[in-house]
Amino acid sequence: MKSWINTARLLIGLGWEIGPGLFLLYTVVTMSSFVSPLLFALAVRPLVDGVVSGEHREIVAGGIGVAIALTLVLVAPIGYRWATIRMRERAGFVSERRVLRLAAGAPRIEHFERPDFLDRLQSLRREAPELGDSVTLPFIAPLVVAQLVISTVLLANLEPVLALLPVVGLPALWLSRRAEQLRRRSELDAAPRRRLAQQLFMVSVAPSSAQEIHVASLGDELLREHRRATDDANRIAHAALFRSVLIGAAGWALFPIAYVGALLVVLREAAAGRVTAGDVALAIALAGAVVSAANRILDLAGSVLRIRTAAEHYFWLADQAQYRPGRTPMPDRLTHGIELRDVTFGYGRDDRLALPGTDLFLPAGQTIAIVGENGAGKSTLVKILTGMYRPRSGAVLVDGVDLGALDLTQYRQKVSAGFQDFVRYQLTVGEAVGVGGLEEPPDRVPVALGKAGADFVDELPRGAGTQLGTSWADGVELSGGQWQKLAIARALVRPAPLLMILDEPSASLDPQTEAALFDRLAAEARAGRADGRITLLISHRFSTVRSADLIVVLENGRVTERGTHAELMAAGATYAELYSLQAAGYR
Ligand SMILES: Nc1ncnc2c1ncn2[C@@H]1O[C@H](COP(=O)(O)OP(=O)(O)OP(=O)(O)O)[C@@H](O)[C@H]1O
Repeated sequence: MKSWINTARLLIGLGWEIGPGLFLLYTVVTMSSFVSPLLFALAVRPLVDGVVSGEHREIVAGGIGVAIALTLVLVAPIGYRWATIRMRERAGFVSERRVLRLAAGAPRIEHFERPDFLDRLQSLRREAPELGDSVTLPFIAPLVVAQLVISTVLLANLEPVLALLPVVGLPALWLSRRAEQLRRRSELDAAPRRRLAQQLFMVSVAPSSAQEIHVASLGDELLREHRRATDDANRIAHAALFRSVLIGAAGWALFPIAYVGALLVVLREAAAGRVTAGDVALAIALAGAVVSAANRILDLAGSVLRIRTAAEHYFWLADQAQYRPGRTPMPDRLTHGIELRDVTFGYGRDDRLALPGTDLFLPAGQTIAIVGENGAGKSTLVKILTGMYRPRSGAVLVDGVDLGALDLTQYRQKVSAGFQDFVRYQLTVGEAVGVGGLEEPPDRVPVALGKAGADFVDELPRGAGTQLGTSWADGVELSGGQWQKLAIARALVRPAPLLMILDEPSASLDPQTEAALFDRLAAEARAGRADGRITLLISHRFSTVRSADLIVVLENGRVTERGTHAELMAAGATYAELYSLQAAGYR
């Protein structure tokens, strides 16, 4: 029962978000189209009896009722069509926004690693428009049931056996439920193939992959894979659809038989003189109303089951993405530092551990560099430090407080990060830099651009107001290094972060540009030292990391060396070996 109430609340909430006025209008026109058959049936009896007996008052009352019912029958569909079109337009956006909130609004991202989450997300994206279409369901469903009950009671009044008429709906209802279960199972079965097709599509149309695809002539192969995936998905869906239509149709076949039977019963009564002509008209109209209400209930039952499926996906996703925020406020400054204590972590249900019990202390006020081979666990460490993932065991302590107990939103506002896999926001330059600035003062964008060494912005047609991205008519495309400088500026725009993370942010920059950038970042780190700001740098370039206060070497997720450049060189272990190798490469 609770889940039905939650589903009704979800639908009404969606309707309200679409727009209260439109929602109310849509509800009224939909309801009026549903009540008109009953109204017609009730008005037709006095009209017919009045005509037979020549009673004017009955003719007028019945005539007015029939006129209203017919007006509703004629006018309601016009309003219904108009309101439906407007609703669909807006409902699409609103449902999409809800899905987006689930996908992007969650404070952690660990659920994105799980195929079951992605499959449900995909299914919900497909079902979301239907959610929007069904916002009136919580009002319509009880109305139709009431119509069925009233019509049945009136029919039973005329002839008790007619009360059995709605019973034909029961097997049909059961069959339609079976049909929906089939459809729903096929949705989830087809979801992985659909997901593959979508990924192939996204890769094929992304400008960033165009070069690789064309040079290697991968287009045909991708197309073939796409076709295979969509064919598979269609095969699964169509087989289920065919069976579910057959099952549904078997239920529908019962209705005409029942209707004809009801008419015969009434006509027999009329022939025996036990009912009036008005009663016959009423019975014919009521039987029509009962059959139409039962049909509609079947239809609605299908919709209700589909909506329940969509709502179930929605609530499941919301549950997965949910987290209980810690209550401890984030301190304004760090005095001790951030510590990873025996942290273990692996992705998804993977048994391999990217962090197999890692201990690491990042002292407050220092610049720390992490080096290590590909796959050593550096980026994973960053994801744990930013609270994107929870450790399987162990703890992250921020000035001694477990990160899980801290208010994660406040914590994130004190974290600033630049990544190797940065986002290329197709906004104006100023917007693309200011997007993470927490309503930064306007002068922070040019200052951040300056610190990131993004001098090229002055040369752009409209400076910081230039639109980025080739999908816009006046959009400008940047080089990989230029995009990266904007991403670095974005990391620098946030005022006074306590943890500044730079995860290979300069991979697309040449060594000189990178060295100049790190001189500026070091100055920035010194400026934040009084607040205990930690600057964490991940880089494969040893020339860059050597000036850090502390260098940490990570191997297979474990810290194997730590110290200053001089200390690690003197130790003559992995760091010294790799540094010497790289230095020799530059000579
Ligand atoms: N999203 C993911 N899903 C599953 N496994 C992952 C994921 N990301 C990383 N891994 C695995 O975790 C391990 C550590 O990867 P991580 O990206 O942290 O290494 P890294 O040191 O940052 O490497 P690189 O220098 O190449 O960026 C690797 O074995 C990798 O295969």
